[in-house]
Amino acid sequence: MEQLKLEPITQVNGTVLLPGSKSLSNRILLLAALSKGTTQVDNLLDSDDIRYMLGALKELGVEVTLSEDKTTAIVQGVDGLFKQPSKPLFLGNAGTAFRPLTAALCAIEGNYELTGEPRMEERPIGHLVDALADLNADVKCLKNEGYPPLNISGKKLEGGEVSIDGSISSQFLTALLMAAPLFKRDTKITIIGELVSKPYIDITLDVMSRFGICVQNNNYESFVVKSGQQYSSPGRIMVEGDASSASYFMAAAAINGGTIEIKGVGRKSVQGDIGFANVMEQVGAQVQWFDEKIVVSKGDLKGVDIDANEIPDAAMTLATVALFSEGKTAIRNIYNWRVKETDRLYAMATELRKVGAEVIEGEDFIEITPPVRINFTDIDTYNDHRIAMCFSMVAVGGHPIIINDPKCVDKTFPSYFDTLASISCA
Ligand SMILES: O=C(O)C1=C[C@@H](OP(=O)(O)O)[C@@H](O)[C@H](O)C1
Ligand SMILES: C=C(OP(=O)(O)O)C(=O)O
Repeated sequence: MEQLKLEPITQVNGTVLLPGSKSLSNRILLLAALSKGTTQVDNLLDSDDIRYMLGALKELGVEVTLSEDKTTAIVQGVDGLFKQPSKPLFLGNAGTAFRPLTAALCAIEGNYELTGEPRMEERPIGHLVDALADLNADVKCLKNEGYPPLNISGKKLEGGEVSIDGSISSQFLTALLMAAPLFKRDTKITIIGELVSKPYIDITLDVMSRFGICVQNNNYESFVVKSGQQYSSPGRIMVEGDASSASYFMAAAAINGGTIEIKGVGRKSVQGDIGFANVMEQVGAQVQWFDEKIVVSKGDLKGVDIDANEIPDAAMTLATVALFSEGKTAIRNIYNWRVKETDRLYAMATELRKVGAEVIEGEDFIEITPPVRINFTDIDTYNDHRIAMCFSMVAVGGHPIIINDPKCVDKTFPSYFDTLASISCA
């Protein structure tokens, strides 16, 4: 197994240009493909999750031309008509590819098989499959009920009234919303249970509106998509920087700046994870907000107690900021950490204990008390990019650490360790 030893970092300083957002990149690629017309996508993320979406679209007959550095894409929209693929669509462990494609393909003539990595087969999709079945879609779980892989016989769907459980993943609602303009009639989607990860729905609605679709949002309790609307290309669209990726640099600056200027997201961002900057302020960092950048400097850090339901990805970064904060840090209302790239509550608790922290792992929360002395150890990353990036904070805090399987960062941020090195003083 490959390992990366990170040496203690004395201080972080400088400027980071963020790669494009994963959530925006995959939504935009799918909607550009479904649209009438050609779309130029700028600042596309080049990472595993996006490659899986691009690979699937290619197999579905969508022509996409990428620039040499793969950050500009020209997508020829097929106006809702895909080609019959010759093989299963392999979508890795990319939730933002798997869930939206599932719903869209149910509504487009053809026979499709959607597969993924072993972990994808453990990540639930039953709430989405149930809602699609209620809409009369023909979708079957091929191994275990409620889990990928799936077989779909796509056909024109009527639409109408449907309910969906929103308590495990917002990606199911995102998938239904993005498919709804393909249905024949008006569609009303009612949410059952507490909707998690709400700000991701704002991203979905924002991107849909850029592609000409208006959705009525009734206080996140129900959504109406009127028929007669068609996806149409905005011509050119820019992917803003990834706010979840920004969290590592905000945290690094908070722990051991200097000052870091993070370019690509700011107060105008559509991504909820930008809220991590508020959390860093609460922890004690100094934060300056601009429209399209954030500047963060070191402060005296103290533990906080937060409800992180709206920022599940960025909140992981707080778990390692906790190592350098005075007192206890509590991160609550994060049950769905358990169904992501790995069981993140278990993984975080286990690895934080290895560096010496005292940890309470609850069903849907984690409490972290920092150690007096940080242990030198290796960190297992569970094929989870965010565990690898989060634990680089140990080096930022001035302690050596070994990251096992560092290439797992390729899921969303292949150049992460180089970018960190570029702002680090040894
Ligand atoms: O819609 C999206 O782009 C995402 C939604 C979130 O998932 P859940 O809604 O499953 O929490 C987030 O964790 C994931 O990384 C991206
Ligand atoms: C949960 C994540 O990914 P996915 O889009 O596969 O759900 C993530 O990137 O943290």
